[in-house]
Amino acid sequence: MITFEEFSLNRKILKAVRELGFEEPTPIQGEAIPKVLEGRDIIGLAQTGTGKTAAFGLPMLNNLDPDSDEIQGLILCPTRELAIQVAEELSKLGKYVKHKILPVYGGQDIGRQIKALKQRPTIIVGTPGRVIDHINRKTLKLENLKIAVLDEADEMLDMGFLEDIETILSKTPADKQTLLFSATMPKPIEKLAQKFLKDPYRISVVSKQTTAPQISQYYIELDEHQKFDVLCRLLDMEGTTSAIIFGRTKRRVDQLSEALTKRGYLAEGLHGDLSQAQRDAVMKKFRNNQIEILVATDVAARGLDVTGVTHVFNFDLPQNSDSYVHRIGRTGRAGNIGKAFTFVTYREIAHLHYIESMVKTKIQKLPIPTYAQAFQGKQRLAVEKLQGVIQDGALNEYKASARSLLEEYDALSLVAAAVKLLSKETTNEEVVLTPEPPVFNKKAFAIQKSGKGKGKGREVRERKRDGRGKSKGKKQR
Ligand SMILES: Nc1ncnc2c1ncn2[C@@H]1O[C@H](COP(=O)(O)OP(=O)(O)OP(=O)(O)O)[C@@H](O)[C@H]1O
Ligand SMILES: [Mg+2]
Repeated sequence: MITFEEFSLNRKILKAVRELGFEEPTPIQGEAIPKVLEGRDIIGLAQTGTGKTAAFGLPMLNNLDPDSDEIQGLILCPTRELAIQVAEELSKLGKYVKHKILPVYGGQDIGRQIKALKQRPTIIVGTPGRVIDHINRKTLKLENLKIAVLDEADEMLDMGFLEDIETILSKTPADKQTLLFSATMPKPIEKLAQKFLKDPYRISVVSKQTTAPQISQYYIELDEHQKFDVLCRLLDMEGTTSAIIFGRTKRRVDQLSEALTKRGYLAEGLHGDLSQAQRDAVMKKFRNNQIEILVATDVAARGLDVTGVTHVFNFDLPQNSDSYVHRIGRTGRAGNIGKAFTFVTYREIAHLHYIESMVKTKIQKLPIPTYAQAFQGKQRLAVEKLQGVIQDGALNEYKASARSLLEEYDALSLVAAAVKLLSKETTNEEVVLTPEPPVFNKKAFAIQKSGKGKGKGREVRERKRDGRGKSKGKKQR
């Protein structure tokens, strides 16, 4: 087993790593850190939640000069939330080194960013659009860049950021080091790599299955109009306190978060039409456990690392297998276990099996939970709560009340009342959800029928046909 101490990382960085409680490097860290420290270009592929951020972050913090007046490191991320998170993770890892790390993303006041850029940050974490904006304004100069990282490189391509990335990298020195990381590397990534990387060292610690192994995966076949009730039943049965629910469209996300709120769940939505202040507020509440459910479009599918997320629900089936891998990867992170439930309407079954074959993982079929099962599930959770309280003891102060209640009522009624009180209450408020059309994919259907369907190339072609994976027309989430 390797340890962090075996890498030639400086003391200050090792101290922060220890304080963060990282006991040993993850496999991608074990392979990537020495190579990045050596100065190699890297293509790093590893499952969701396995510490890719530190895999590039630690050697970057180590090799770049914190006393420089220039931007030395640039990390590009597909979404604003991810840029903020990566900047925070690097700040924690670099707590004892003096790097100035600045997130730069769209939706944030540009004047404030310009001011912050004047403070001479050494590492920038940004979304491509806003970085270009600053390059054009000449408020961000990359002439002395030493390391460029493309986090979630495939997603940035898929979102139509290829030209932006090309523009940005054309402003950087040719002899810089370039690192490319993701949990999925579809074919078009090769072209990008050939263009921008020099003799890259390839690391793939992904086993046969692309999904993280600690996630139990289930699917439920149902009618579109059954989805909401089934979701509520599952939430109750599972006693979910931190979950992400993915919906296909912004309208879906709005309606679903509103519907869940009406039924008594602490839920809020996240998508690209909200203001940045709203997006920040929602993420903050979710990270602080002030809301129990984050309802989101694919804007939250990539990279987001929120501790304690136990469940992911695909309320709508994802468009492709890579989206599936990343969405469910919001749980089961850093060695924790997680559960993922995917709703599939009858016309989408072929697509689900196609995804299953692409990710090389068995997704287990579950029957629709009945109302009675949900009711029992809620009660079971209430009973577990009661048992926990009894185990914790310290009940003496309550025993006088208990005695006087027992004089008036029988024990059975009293305990039943306690269970009822502790069972999650949900209302039956009327909710409105506009139905989404099924994901129908001719290619997936045809492949499924012919019994073929192995290999990633197929899906890539199919995505192009869908008009995705092109460089023009940025994806809206
Ligand atoms: N060596 C380690 N030991 C324990 N925890 C770690 C270690 N390295 C990273 N972590 C923690 O694991 C979590 C996941 O890390 P990270 O977000 O970098 O994963 P990722 O591989 O980038 O996932 P994704 O593909 O979803 O972006 C973070 O909370 C991080 O702090
Ligand atoms: Mg990541």
